[in-house]
Amino acid sequence: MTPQQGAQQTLLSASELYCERDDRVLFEGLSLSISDGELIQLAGPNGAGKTTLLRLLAGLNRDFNGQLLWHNAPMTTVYSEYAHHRLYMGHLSAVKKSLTALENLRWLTAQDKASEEELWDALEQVALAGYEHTPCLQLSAGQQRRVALARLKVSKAPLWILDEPFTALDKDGVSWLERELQSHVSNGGAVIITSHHALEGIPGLRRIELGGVA
Ligand SMILES: Nc1ncnc2c1ncn2[C@@H]1O[C@H](COP(=O)(O)OP(=O)(O)OP(=O)(O)O)[C@@H](O)[C@H]1O
Repeated sequence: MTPQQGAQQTLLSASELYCERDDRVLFEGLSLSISDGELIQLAGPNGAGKTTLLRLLAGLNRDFNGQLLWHNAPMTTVYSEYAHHRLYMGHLSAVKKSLTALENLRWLTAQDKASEEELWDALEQVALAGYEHTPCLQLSAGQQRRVALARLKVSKAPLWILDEPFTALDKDGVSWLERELQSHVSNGGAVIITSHHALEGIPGLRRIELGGVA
């Protein structure tokens, strides 16, 4: 994954999205596109529809109207390819508490076919060296978040779709994740993120505000 010299390439585009839940319109006429080297931050109050939109963009929820294209092809026709090229992390850490940190990371990155060395290295980079064989139920909330975030060091997906990834992280964890986001877009990746955290200073950052209660 190297940045294109000159022209950017549109990875994902959405046009005229309409979505309602419980008879309430969350968004309508919503269009956006993201290219390599860009980071989109979805903002808005609680209940505005940020998680809902992320799940639509990740192809995990088809209960909407509008069009999603991955590399200019309808997402439904290229979904299996898309699923290998986007990394989705929900707002819960999604680690299995009975499994160790290493087992969780192995499971979360199964499609990346990472070596054991890469997995150990990723855990070290999120400051979990020495916790590889610790069951996640014995880790703090922030450490469990770090296990989930270690995926970012292993994945080769160009598009990251991240729902509140800063949750439970301490100051060092926040700085680490900011650097990872910056590094990913600088290396030609793209990120769509929901976060109440300020993300100033990342090149290619755009903010999209969702409306809130109608
Ligand atoms: N599965 C569902 N069934 C019915 N309504 C839902 C469902 N999921 C979400 N909603 C409704 O959709 C609205 C948007 O929820 P969503 O989680 O997308 O908001 P959000 O902007 O991510 O909020 P927050 O900042 O609190 O995480 C909420 O009002 C919620 O009640």
